[in-house]
Amino acid sequence: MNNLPSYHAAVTVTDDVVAALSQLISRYPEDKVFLVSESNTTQFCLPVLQDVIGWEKVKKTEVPAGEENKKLSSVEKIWMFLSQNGADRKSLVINVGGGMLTDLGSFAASTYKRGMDFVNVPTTLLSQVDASVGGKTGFNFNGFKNEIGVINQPKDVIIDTRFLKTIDRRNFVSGFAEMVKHGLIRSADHLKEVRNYDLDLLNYEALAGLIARSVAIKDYFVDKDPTEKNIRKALNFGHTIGHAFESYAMTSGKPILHGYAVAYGMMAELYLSHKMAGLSSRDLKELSYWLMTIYGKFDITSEDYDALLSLMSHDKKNEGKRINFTLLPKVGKVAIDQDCSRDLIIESLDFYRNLSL
Ligand SMILES: NC(=O)c1ccc[n+]([C@@H]2O[C@H](COP(=O)([O-])OP(=O)(O)OC[C@H]3O[C@@H](n4cnc5c(N)ncnc54)[C@H](O)[C@@H]3O)[C@@H](O)[C@H]2O)c1
Ligand SMILES: O=C(O)C(=O)C[C@@H](O)[C@H](O)[C@H](O)COP(=O)(O)O
Ligand SMILES: [Zn+2]
Repeated sequence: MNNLPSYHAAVTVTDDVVAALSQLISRYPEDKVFLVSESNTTQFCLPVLQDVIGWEKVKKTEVPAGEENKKLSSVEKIWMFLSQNGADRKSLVINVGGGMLTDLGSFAASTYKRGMDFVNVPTTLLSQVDASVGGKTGFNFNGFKNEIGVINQPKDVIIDTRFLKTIDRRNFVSGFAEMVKHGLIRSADHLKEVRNYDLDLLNYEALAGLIARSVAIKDYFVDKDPTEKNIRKALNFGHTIGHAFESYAMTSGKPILHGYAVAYGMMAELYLSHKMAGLSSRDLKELSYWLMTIYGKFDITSEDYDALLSLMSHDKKNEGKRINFTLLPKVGKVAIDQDCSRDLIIESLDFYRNLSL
C-alpha cells in the first residue's frame, strides 16, 4: 500500500481495498456509515467488498448508471436516503463507482447538512486516475457539463485496480485519455510510458504503477491550487472543446464517453497550442494523429460550429465573453488563461475535422 502525498485527502493505491475500507469504517459509529453505488457497480464491485468489517451494518443505496443520470434527481435520491436513514454530520458516505458516481455522491455528501465525510472507491480507470481525486463534485444541468457543483475534498480515495477487470474496453480507453492528458501537461517521461502501455495486452501489474504516477500528477496540480484559481486549470487541457463535444453529443442523442470527448478536444486544442502557444508543428501533427489512431473522430460539420461555440461560451474558466483555454507550449508545459478568438477556434475545428488516417 503506498499513500501518495496529498493536501487534505489521502490517496491510497492498494491491492487490498477490503482492509483499507475496514480500517476507515472503524473510525465511524457503526450505524452512521452509508454507501452509494450505481446499478453496474452494485453488480460488479460490491461483491468485492462483502468481507469489509462491519459491512452488514452499512446502509446502502443505488442510483441508475450512466452519464445521463449524473443529474439533480439522482442527487435528490441520495439526499432522501441519507435523511431517512439518520445520517448526520459525523457520518461517512462511501462512493463506489466511476466518475459519474463519485461526482454525484461527493456532491450529495458535501451538501447534506452542509457537509459530511465521504470516501471515494473509484472503479473505472478514468475515476482512478482523475475523477475520484481533487474534490471536484457535482452534476450536469441545463445541458452543460458539471454546471452545478462544489470543490470539497474526500477524506480518502482508495484505489484498487482489481475493479478495472470488469470494465469494457471503450471505458478503459476513455480513462486512458486522462492519463495521456496528465503526461502532456506535466511530463514527457510519463507521456512516453503511457504511450508504451499496450491497450491490447492490459498488463494490470504494470497498470498500478502507471495509475499511481498519473494520480500523482493530478495531485501535484490540485495541491498547488485546490480551488482552481490558476495552475489547476492545467488539468482542464482538452476540456474547453471536449466538454462542448460531450454536451453536444449528449443532446443530439449520440453520447460519447468523457475520455473520448477529451481526446477529441485535445486534438483541436493542440492546434490552438501551435497557433497561440508555440507548440511545434511536428508535435502538433504527431500527437493529434496518434490520438486519432486510438480514439477515431467525433463526426461534426461546420453546421455544428455555432452550437459548439455556444457551449464553449459556458465554460467555467471563462471571464466575460472571452473563451478561456489551457494550452501546451510544449509537452510537459502549460499556458493557462489563453483566450482564443471565435475565428481561431473555428480554425481549430477545421483542423480537427480534416485530420485523417
Ligand atoms: N471530478 C473530477 O475531477 C472528474 C474528472 C474526470 C471526469 N469526471 C467525470 O467523470 C465522468 C466519467 O467517469 P467514468 O468514465 O468513470 O464514467 P462512469 O462513472 O459513467 O462509468 C463508466 C461505465 O462503467 C460502468 N462501471 C463503473 N465501474 C465499473 C466496473 N468496475 N465494472 C464494470 N462496469 C463499471 C458504469 O456503470 C458506466 O456504465 C464524467 O461525468 C466526467 O465529467 C470528473
Ligand atoms: O480536476 C480538475 O480540475 C479537472 O479539470 C479534471 C478534468 O479531467 C475533469 O473532467 C473535470 O471534471 C473538469 O472540470 P470542469 O471544471 O471543467 O467541469
Ligand atoms: Zn476530464
